[in-house]
Amino acid sequence: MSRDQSAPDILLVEDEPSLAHLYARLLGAAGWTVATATGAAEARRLLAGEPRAVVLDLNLPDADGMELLQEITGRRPAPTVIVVTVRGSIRTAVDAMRFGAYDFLVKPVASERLTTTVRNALDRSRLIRLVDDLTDGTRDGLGGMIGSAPAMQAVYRMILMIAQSAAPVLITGESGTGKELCAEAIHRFGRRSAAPLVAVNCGAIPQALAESELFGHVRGAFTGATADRVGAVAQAEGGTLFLDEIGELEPDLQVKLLRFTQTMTYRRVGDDGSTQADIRLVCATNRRLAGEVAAGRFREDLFYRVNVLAIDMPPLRDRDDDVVRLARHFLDRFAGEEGKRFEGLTAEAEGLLRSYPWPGNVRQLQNVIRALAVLARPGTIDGATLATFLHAGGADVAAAAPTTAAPAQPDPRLVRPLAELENAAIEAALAAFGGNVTRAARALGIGPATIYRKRGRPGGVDVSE
Ligand SMILES: Nc1ncnc2c1ncn2[C@@H]1O[C@H](COP(=O)(O)OP(=O)(O)OP(=O)(O)O)[C@@H](O)[C@H]1O
Repeated sequence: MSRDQSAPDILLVEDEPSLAHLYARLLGAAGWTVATATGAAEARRLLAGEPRAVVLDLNLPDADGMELLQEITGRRPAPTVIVVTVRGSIRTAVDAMRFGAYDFLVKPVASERLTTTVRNALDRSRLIRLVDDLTDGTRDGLGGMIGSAPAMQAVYRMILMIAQSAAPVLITGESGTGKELCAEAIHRFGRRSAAPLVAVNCGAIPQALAESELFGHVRGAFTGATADRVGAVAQAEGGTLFLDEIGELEPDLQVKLLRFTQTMTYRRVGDDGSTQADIRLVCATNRRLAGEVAAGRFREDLFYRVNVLAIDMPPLRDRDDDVVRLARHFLDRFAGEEGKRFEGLTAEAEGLLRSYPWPGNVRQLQNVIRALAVLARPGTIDGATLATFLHAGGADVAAAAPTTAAPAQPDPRLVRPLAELENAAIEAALAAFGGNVTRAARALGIGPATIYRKRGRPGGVDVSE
């Protein structure tokens, strides 16, 4: 779509004439053309000129700023909107982001912050046009992600749209849906891709060490701190900090993270001074974080801080034929690693892949195909063979298995001790449910206590995390 060459780059909507004049002068000095409106009526008229970005003060004399925002973000093509709010109205800013605003500025606006934010917004509007041209709904992957289902096209579009923004992202989705891959793609397609992406699994670090893991410590800060330690925030400087399983953070660390997101400064453990950080925050959770807030386990203010831009990874069972595409991909890869050759999957096996609910999503599929590549006889994978491996992975496939499947040919070389199969089943179930013993036990049809008991057995599964 060609834009009118005389169209302004930026529409500035600001009811205070002196401020409007000041902002317009700053933006003009940075090389952009600016149209100025002091109210909603004038803004609506000037929008016809198709500006690429709008700087919108939400406090307008003649209209509700939030309504005008929705009108603007509903336009096609939609300009990128930056809202201006007053200090202390962070909630309004968050609402504005939900209605499609790209970023927000808090009054009084520093000149450098204004020009940087507008530059980012214009970059984004250029990118959106590029993405609209590129994503015609037929991408078969993005970054490390494979899949072309409509649910994944929406994910790819979202990643490309938000990659250029500086705002925090919350990636939600069941365990194994690819949240970490999504974070990698956001980093890779963003402006920080030359700097590091540092991932921290908040559920896996012992709480006593969590603060030091994130923010670092100075020598002598606590017993055992024999040297300075660089934390994840410092390692990610200029790049992206990915906090996985953010819902697992203990309350006192939630407070520290909140402070960090508010000021972008942090204090190393044992250090008196604070350090300024320049990172983009991307968080992920497989819990319903809003539910955790309601239950009082996750701070509401932190929730709003991290949940500015949101991407929901669809479960594998909602991705149409991607399950077959992914299975073929994993089979090629793991067969190659094993030096084996498989002819592919029968129609029956593909049918089973489609009908199985995949509670552990792509990770579970990957584990099943890896086991299959290691243990199954080379040739074509039929439904019965696949069903055997789904079963060994701790899943009940009785309901999903095609009734026409022929019984598997028993192969003496594949017979393994029962205890070993049991361990493998428990391990696979724990992996599929992100270490959640209760859910793993339910899927296995046993009580959680049984999983804990097996732990004591020599060679048993370790569920001590
Ligand atoms: N679309 C995909 N294409 C290829 N591989 C994928 C895809 N999605 C996930 N995977 C693979 O599946 C595994 C699990 O993905 P990932 O760790 O990103 O999931 P997750 O949602 O972060 O899981 P958890 O919630 O348990 O942390 C990884 O090995 C990843 O490479």
